[in-house]
Amino acid sequence: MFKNCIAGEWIGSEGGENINPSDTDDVIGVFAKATREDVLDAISAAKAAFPAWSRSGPLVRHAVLRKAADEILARKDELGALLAREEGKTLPEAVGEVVRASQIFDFFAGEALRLAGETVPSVRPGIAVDVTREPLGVIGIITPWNFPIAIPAWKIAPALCYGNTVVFKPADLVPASSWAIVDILQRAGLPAGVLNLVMGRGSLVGQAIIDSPDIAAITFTGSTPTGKKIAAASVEHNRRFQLEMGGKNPMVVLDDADLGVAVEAAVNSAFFSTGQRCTASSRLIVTEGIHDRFVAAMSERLASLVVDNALKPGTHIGPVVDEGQLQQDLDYIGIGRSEGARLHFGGRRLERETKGYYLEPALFTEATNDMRISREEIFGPVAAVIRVKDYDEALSVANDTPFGLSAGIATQSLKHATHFKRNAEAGMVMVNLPTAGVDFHVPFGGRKASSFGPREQGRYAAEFFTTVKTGYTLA
Ligand SMILES: NC(=O)C1=CN([C@@H]2O[C@H](COP(=O)(O)OP(=O)(O)OC[C@H]3O[C@@H](n4cnc5c(N)ncnc54)[C@H](OP(=O)(O)O)[C@@H]3O)[C@@H](O)[C@H]2O)C=CC1
Ligand SMILES: O=C(O)CCC(=O)C(=O)O
Repeated sequence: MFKNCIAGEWIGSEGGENINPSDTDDVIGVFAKATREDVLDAISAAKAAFPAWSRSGPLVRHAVLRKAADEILARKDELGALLAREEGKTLPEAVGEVVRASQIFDFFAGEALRLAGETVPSVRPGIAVDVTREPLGVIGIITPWNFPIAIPAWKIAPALCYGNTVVFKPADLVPASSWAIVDILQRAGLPAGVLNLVMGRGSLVGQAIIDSPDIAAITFTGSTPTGKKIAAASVEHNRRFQLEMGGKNPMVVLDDADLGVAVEAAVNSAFFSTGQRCTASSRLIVTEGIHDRFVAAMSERLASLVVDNALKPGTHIGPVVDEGQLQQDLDYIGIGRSEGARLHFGGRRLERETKGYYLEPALFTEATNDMRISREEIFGPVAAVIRVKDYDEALSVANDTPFGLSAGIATQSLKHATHFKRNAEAGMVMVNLPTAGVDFHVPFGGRKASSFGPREQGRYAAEFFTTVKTGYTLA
C-alpha cells in the first residue's frame, strides 16, 4: 500500500484502489485514506517543523528543490506513464507534464537564492526603513485530478521555496503522481514534517484541512462549489486563500485568420487532454465570412483524431477521467441538443480494446451564447461554435461570461489582435495559439469567477506565499 506521509513517517492502514480510466481492469495501486486524526497530526507536524524550516536559509531550500527537479526529470518516462495511466491524458501529454513539474521545481530552486528585500529612505531623518518578505506558516494545498503532477508542483515548490511548511491533499482520483513527488522530495532531504501528504476524500480530508485554525493559508484548484466552501471557511479563520476554479474560455476566429492556424489552435484548446483543462476553450466564436470553412476544416481534423488508450502510441485523445465525469459530458451533450444547438460532429461513447471511459470529441454548431453549453463549464471534449457578424460582436460575446481565465483569438490583423489583448476580460490572452498550455515561469490565473487571490507561478507566486514586513530602525 502507498501510505500517507506525516511527520516524515509513512503511515496508513486503510486504503482504496485506484483505477486506470483507459482500462478499468488495471488497478494502479492501493493508496492510504487519511483519517481526521491523521490530518490533525499532519497539521501539528507541519506547525512544529515551521520555525526551523522558515529559518533554514536559501541554500538548503535550493538544494532540496533542485535535487527533486533533477530526479523528476531523470524519471520523466516512468512518471509520465504513471500519470497517463491514472489520469488518462496521452503519454506525450503526460511526459510533457512531468517535464513541466521538473522545470517548476528548478525555477523555484533558483528563486530560493534570489529572495530579496528593499531598503527605502525614510521620510523622517535618522531612520532606516527595510521591506522584507517572510513565510506564512502551514499552507494547506488542495489539488484537482486534471494535472496530477504539475498543479501540485506549482503549489508545493513556491510554498517550500519561501520557507513555509505544507499539508498536501491530492485529488482522490489521482494520488499516484502526488505520492511519487512527495517521496522524491522526502528523499531529496526535506526535514520531517515540512511536507505532509494526506490522501483521501475531499469531504473528509480536505474538510479537516479547511476547518483547522492552524492552517495559515490555503491554495486550491478545482470546482467553483468547493472553492466557495474554502473561501467561506477561510474568512471564518481570517486566513489567506487562493482559488483557481472554472473557465468558459472563448476562442475567437476572425475572417482574416489563417485557417490552418485557427483549426489547430481550436482543436488543441477544445479537445486535447480530453478537454479536461480549466484553460480549455469550449466556445468557438467565429465570424460569418470564415464560419463554414472553419466548421468544415474542424470536422475533417476531428475525424483524423484517434481516441483510445492513453498509453497506446498514436492516441491523440485519451479517455475521460471517470464514469461520473463521462456522464456529466454526455448530459451536457444532451442539454446542447435540447437547447437547439446542432451536434455537428461526434459526441458518442466509444468502445475500445480495453474497457475505459472513451468519448468522441463533440462539436456543436448553431449555438448561442445564452445556452447552458455556452455558459457552464463542461470539462470534457465538448465545444460549441457560435456564429457572429464581426470583431466587435465577437469581443462582446467573448466577454459575456461569468468566467475570465483565458481567451484566444485567431487573426492576421495586428489591430484586432492588439485590441483583443487589451480588452478581453481574462487573466491570460493568446493570439494565434491555443487557450491552454501555458509557460511555467510567468503568472497564471484569471478574473471574475475563475480565480481569487494573487496569481500563481513565476515570481508572482511570492505574493501569495509570503507576507511583507516593514522594519523601521533609528539609525
Ligand atoms: N479548474 C480546474 O482546473 C478544475 C475544475 N474542475 C471542475 O470541477 C468539476 C468537478 O471536479 P471535482 O474533482 O469533483 O472538483 P472538486 O472541487 O470537488 O475537487 C478539487 C479538490 O477539492 C477537494 N475537495 C472536495 N470537497 C472538498 C471539501 N469539502 N473541502 C476541501 N476539499 C474538498 C477534492 O477532493 P476529492 O478529489 O477527494 O473529492 C479535490 O482534491 C469538474 O467537472 C470541473 O468542472 C475539476 C478539476 C479541475
Ligand atoms: O493549460 C495549462 O497549461 C494549465 C491548465 C490548468 O492549470 C488546469 O486545467 O487546471
